[in-house]
Amino acid sequence: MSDAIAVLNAGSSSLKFSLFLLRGRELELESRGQVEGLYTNPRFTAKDAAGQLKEEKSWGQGVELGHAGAIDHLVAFLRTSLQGDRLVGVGHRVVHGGLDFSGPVRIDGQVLHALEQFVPLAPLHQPHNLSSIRLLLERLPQLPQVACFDTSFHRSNPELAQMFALPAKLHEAGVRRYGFHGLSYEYIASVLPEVDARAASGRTVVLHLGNGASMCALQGGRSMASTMGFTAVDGLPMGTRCGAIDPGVILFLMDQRGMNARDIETMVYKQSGLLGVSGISSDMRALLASDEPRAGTAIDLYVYRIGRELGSLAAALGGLDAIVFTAGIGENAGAIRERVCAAAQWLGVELDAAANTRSGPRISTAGSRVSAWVLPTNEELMIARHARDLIAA
Ligand SMILES: Nc1ncnc2c1ncn2[C@@H]1O[C@H](COP(=O)(O)OP(=O)(O)O)[C@@H](O)[C@H]1O
Ligand SMILES: CC(=O)OP(=O)(O)O
Ligand SMILES: [Mg+2]
Repeated sequence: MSDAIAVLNAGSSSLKFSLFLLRGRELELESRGQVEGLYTNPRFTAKDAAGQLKEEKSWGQGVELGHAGAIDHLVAFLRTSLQGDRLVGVGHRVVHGGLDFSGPVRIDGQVLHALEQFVPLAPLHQPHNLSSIRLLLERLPQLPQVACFDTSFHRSNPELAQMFALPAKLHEAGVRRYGFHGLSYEYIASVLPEVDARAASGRTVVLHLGNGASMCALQGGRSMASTMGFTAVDGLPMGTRCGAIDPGVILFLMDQRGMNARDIETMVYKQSGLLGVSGISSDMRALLASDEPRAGTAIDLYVYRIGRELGSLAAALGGLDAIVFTAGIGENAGAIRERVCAAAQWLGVELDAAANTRSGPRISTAGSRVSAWVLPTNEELMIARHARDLIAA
């Protein structure tokens, strides 16, 4: 019988999990997996530490299983997986931690209440992050739970990188650029020293391209700037989110189209991005497989905007030593990486096409001034490390 830590990571299109056994301070992976395509084509897969498939299930194209259906399935799976092991804690990804949560915390009723105020700032994530916490608090009140935030890693951003040019009082009130995907960037920063010492100590832009997508400028492994802002709708176009738009568009929609805040929220979070532009799908796999011109336009815009943001983040760093691709699209879509690297040639990125086809890890040529990498992210391991440390304390 071993002590175990479970990790839940609710993304916008997926619910990921990992189960670790504690061997002293070491975290030994027992199983990991996800229910992906929650609102498009739900599919559950669980693998053991060696990557062997343990269990899978598909619900079918067009089925909306949603986060609630996924959590029920996962709780049942974890219960059988645990068998004789003792669950000593659960770590959760919580997308928004606002100004106050600059690091992981043990969750109690008060913390949960404080985190509820951020639900309107992360409507695709925060409600789902908190509902699994609430469920466990009700069913297993003695079980330690730890919240780890997407925003915390970016609290190191210089003041200017956090500011909007709005009246100063709003900044003091917390209306500022927070940035997200911080657990993913923190994980990548933690492995960079073993992969590329120059990238680890120098200027690296990490491209987290999943259903949600953002980019982060790292200087010596610390976050200096990112593309997301006050909310996770800012920055790059994503599966269903529009990314950065002129705030004048919002005023136009309210004044001239009679839309209210909820209508606009639905539009910018759920009907835009790859889905909105293509009219076909939010899933990059479907767009890459399609020969519809609108699928091509959505991909063109996606790549164009990544290229522009890369220039912007390189400017924030005063130069560029490395780029790293990660998350669902970044790890799996070689065609997108190829196009992004072509757009980044002027910055000194020279792609090794064969290495890119093999998914790296290094995908730049030996002579490339800027190195390019594909590194699988592991938000769950990052969360497990934080949860272990807080539970031990
Ligand atoms: N083989 C692949 N080729 C292209 N895109 C892929 C592939 N596998 C996954 N993806 C993309 O990755 C996205 C999911 O990324 P992920 O990081 O798991 O999302 P999230 O955590 O935001 O829910 C999917 O929407 C899909 O478009
Ligand atoms: C913050 C965010 O967009 O997360 P995800 O990519 O997991 O949806
Ligand atoms: Mg994600």
